[in-house]
Amino acid sequence: MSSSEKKDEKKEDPIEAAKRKAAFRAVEDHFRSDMTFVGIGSGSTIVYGVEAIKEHLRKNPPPPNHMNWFVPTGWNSRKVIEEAGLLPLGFDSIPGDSMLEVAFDGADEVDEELNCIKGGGACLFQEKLVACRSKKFICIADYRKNQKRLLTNWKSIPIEVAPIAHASVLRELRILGSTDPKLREHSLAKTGPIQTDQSFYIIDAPFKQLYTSLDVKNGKDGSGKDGHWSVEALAKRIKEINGVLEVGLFYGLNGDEAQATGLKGGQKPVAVYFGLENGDTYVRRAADVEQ
Ligand SMILES: O=C[C@H](O)[C@H](O)[C@H](O)COP(=O)(O)O
Repeated sequence: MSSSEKKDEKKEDPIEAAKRKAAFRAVEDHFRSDMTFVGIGSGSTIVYGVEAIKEHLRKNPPPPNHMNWFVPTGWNSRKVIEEAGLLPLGFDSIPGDSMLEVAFDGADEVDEELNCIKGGGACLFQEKLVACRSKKFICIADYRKNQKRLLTNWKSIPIEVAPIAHASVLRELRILGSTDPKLREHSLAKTGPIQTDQSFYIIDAPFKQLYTSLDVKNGKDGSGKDGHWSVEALAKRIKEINGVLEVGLFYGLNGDEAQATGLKGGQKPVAVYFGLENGDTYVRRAADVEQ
């Protein structure tokens, strides 16, 4: 089979087609050629986001002497930026108080309040840095990721931990009610724990389905008693464990809400673009979420 046939076969895959459709619509709605700093997430979906940005810049070149800088969320995302011929800028090189105008990224699962699980590809720490440094964080996903509550289809929370602390973090997670948390290991060629871009480890911690803040408002407990947690309560509790660098739950304020309260960025997306099985796109915006 020739490489172009292989490409065509990939295009026909409904999941890949859904990711691509969502990515192109998200970029059309939120990217402009005159933006200076743009965040680029990690994973298989964001590759289509970068393709869409490249296409947009081809059709709408930036103003004369204007540079578009793309801030990666790890090694892999930097490679995707470079391979597209775009200019990467390390997170620690963003000047002064400058904010990114927008950041695009994928997600492993999204609930009805736009809380997300991220880190399936081990990149959650830098992804959260970039999301919180962005005026708008936009998520792109396919229909499998769209769920009422987190931990429905995606079964565990990725947590980045210091290698020396991994055993004690595993113990604490069991105390919090995680059923069989595991250190993520290489699957085939190499044995041992995988290492993140920070040379840390990833623990995948399964919990019962997580309540949203609306569930809590409607009387669900969510404090972890009897093992039922809300997204916010569990994220905060895990972050308190010694040795945890970051937890792959993106929750709380989004960029618009954060700026309205005088803060700069938030970790929750302002909109999530889901590519659907029928070729359409469904957009869930923060403004549509029931309070
Ligand atoms: O660590 C990886 C990131 O959080 C990804 O954005 C997430 O896992 C979604 O990846 P994909 O687009 O491959 O489903």
